[in-house]
Amino acid sequence: MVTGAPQTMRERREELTPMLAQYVDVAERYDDCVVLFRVGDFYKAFCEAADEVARICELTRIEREDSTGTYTACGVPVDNAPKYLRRLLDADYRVAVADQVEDAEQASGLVDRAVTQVLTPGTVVEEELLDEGSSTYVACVARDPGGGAAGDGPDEYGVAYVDVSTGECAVTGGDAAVVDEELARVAPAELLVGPAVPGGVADATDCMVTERDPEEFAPDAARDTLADYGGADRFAPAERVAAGALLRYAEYTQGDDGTLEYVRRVRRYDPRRSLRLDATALRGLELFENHADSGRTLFDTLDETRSALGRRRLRAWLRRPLVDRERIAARHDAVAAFADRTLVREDVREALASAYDLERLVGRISRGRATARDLRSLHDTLAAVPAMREALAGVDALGEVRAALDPLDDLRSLIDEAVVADPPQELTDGGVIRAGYDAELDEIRTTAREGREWVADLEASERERTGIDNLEVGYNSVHGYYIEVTNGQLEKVPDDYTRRQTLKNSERFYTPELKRREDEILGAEERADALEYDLFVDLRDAVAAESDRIGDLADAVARLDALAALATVAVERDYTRPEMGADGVHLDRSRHPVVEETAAEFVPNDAALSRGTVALITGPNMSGKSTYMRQVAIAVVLAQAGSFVPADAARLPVVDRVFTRVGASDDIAGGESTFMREMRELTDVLCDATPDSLVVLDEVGRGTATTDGRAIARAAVEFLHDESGATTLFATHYHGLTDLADEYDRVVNRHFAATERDGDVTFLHRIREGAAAASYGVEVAELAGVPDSVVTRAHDLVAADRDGDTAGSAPDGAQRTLDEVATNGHGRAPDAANAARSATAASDDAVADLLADLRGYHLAETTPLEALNALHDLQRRAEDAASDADAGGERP
Ligand SMILES: Nc1ncnc2c1ncn2[C@@H]1O[C@H](COP(=O)(O)OP(=O)(O)OP(=O)(O)O)[C@@H](O)[C@H]1O
Repeated sequence: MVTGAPQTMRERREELTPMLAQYVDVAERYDDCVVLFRVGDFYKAFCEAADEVARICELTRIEREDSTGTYTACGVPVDNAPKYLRRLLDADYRVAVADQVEDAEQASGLVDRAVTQVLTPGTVVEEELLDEGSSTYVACVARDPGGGAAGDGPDEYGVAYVDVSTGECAVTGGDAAVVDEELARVAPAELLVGPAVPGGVADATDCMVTERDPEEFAPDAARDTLADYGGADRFAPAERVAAGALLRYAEYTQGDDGTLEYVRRVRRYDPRRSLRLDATALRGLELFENHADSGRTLFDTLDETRSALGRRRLRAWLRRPLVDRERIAARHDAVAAFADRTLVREDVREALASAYDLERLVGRISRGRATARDLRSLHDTLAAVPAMREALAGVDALGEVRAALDPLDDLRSLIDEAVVADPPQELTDGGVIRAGYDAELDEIRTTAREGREWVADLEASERERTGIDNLEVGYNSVHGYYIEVTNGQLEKVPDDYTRRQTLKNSERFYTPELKRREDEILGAEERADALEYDLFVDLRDAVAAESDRIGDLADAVARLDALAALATVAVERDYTRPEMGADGVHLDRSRHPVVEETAAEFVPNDAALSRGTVALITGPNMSGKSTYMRQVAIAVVLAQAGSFVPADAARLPVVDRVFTRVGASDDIAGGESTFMREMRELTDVLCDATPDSLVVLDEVGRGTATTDGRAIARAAVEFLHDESGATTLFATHYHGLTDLADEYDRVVNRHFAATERDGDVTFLHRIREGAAAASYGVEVAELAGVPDSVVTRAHDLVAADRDGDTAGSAPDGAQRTLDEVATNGHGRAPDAANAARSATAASDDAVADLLADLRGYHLAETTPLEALNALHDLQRRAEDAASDADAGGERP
């Protein structure tokens, strides 16, 4: 077994050396972990675990032999541990780190060891293992313990998540769709799934799933756990179980005496109080991930923050845009205030650049892991706060955040008085606490200093007393202080000298007084180090007691940074403040914020969609349909997140949800066919969109046969118009759909045009009224380098297929225009080409008729004679069709 205690050792338990027995003890208690056991400068793994650690970390194994047998061992160097821990976590292992918890030199016999932390992908707290600009969450999904097995009620599930490094913890409840959405938004690194949660409910995430004992999901156990975190009464049953089991697990990852005191409270939230974005929307709009290899995301484009706090906050704002108009307006006011004041913005951003990650500092301080350097970082951050406040003075719209920027002067001066400006990394070697902070420490230090001064003077006084003019006083860590006399001078050595060490050319001595002074100095230094450590721990506890106030300050700094970043983007990239609460989406010269960064020349486009409009967007491949639809949806998301939008003017609604089915989600089909996936996403849209929603659909139905796809697309448009009432952008290559605009008053046609000359297509990327004339799919294939013969054949087939695609649906002439482009544009003789195409079309139709009739025969009810007649008839029609095609003739 790679995790837990090795079988061979368990079998020989009684015979093992005390140290290995201790290892087996630990490994049995943490049996779902790879145990790394501190021995000297290494964290060791043994037996099968050693093989695995060696493989993953690319370390060598050794055979370790003792009286009980030979065991494989592998050591992870303590100094470099984070690098190797990362590899183990990436391989989806949990790692229990058993450290020496007493000084090896002081230990009588076996050194005491305890698990000081359990590292898992979702609960790591080591700075080196965390991404500073994003949160690392472990989440938990649990089911209402009292709920029926079949139910999927509104409060059926609870979803909780915690960031163990900062103590941020929240819980919500809802149906399976809420679970999906929340998991997509939270994007946990690890997930606990409670009993009776059906497979598939937690599909929105592909993170590591951790099994826990079902008893930890029992209502009573959850209630007990939550008693330490502000109680359980506020929560629905499923929420309680999710939060309780989650915190229990988080406690477990803190090791043998782990606490999570700094999880100040479990926040309960309502997902409906933010703009709902499901996994498909987050992906489709490329908010945080981009499917192109080197692609930038929307978040990358907006991220002008200066601190890790601000970066995480901006991410959170984008993940959960607002729906409350007042709060949206307050953010816009604040962004506007910053945007209008260049100097204020620059001063604030400069001060923010020296802000350390307060949230994670508080976490470390509260967990008792903070070093003296951490406290100095806290001090330096607090010292930057007055500059932020000063810069914001008099700016009304930023008054609220300014008021929350409490510089915590008491804490800052406490730290400053206690800790030296540039403390060492280690806490146990002294040099941390400032002179003047503690009288006892000062006294001990004085004793040590006086002793050292006495020793420093000794050389001169002893030379004088003994007449040995090359006598030297020195110190080494093994023998302590000594007086060194060269061999030639030994006869002058006085009686009170005792020999300490003999060297080649000299002897070393000490005197009773030197020995006394040495004991005094060393004793004082040791006591000073111990006292410094105690003083530091007291100081750290005192700071930890203020973690609420530091947390509030962290919140204010995070907001400030996110607002300043949005303002910076707005100014530098010419975004405009949206007017909110409009009846529909109205954008003048809007741009796609990410594409405009990379496109050589981005063509801005307008959008004018009154509430409930379904805009059918047609146009050639590559003409900019997806980009346009995304940019409209992104403008809505940005505005509700509090940002300005990339447009010359914007009047936008406050929407409840943004639904997308755009482009690149096919590759994430995970076990389902692309078409099945597409239909599931369409189902979500059709079932859940409301008149307050914005829907963006790209080529619905393309994943199946044309006839079915076209029918599904048409039915979906009709449903969105009649039933959902959502404002919709619907891109399609089924030109026949565009006649819907004649039938339905809120369906409008828009198209992207292209110009075509001598076979070269130029995309204008400009949206226009009305429906498109052509798809230019074959021309795009040609541009992409598809071989000439295939392109020519494709042109022929397009033409042949014309009637099939448009029959009964498109009196719009779209395909006729395409025919013209296909033939005239390529300079072929129109008559011959048309004849060839219609011949193929004719024979195809005849064959289709033949097949239809063939399928229609009921053989069980047919006599042999009837069958023979039918066969004769079919054969005759087949011959007719063949001769028509050969002659390039007319359809019969
Ligand atoms: N307004 C614009 N200005 C400049 N370039 C643009 C604009 N819109 C799109 N583009 C560029 O054109 C390319 C094609 O855009 P997009 O994917 O939106 O086309 P599409 O019509 O959806 O194509 P398809 O129908 O093949 O999916 C993109 O790579 C993009 O960079």
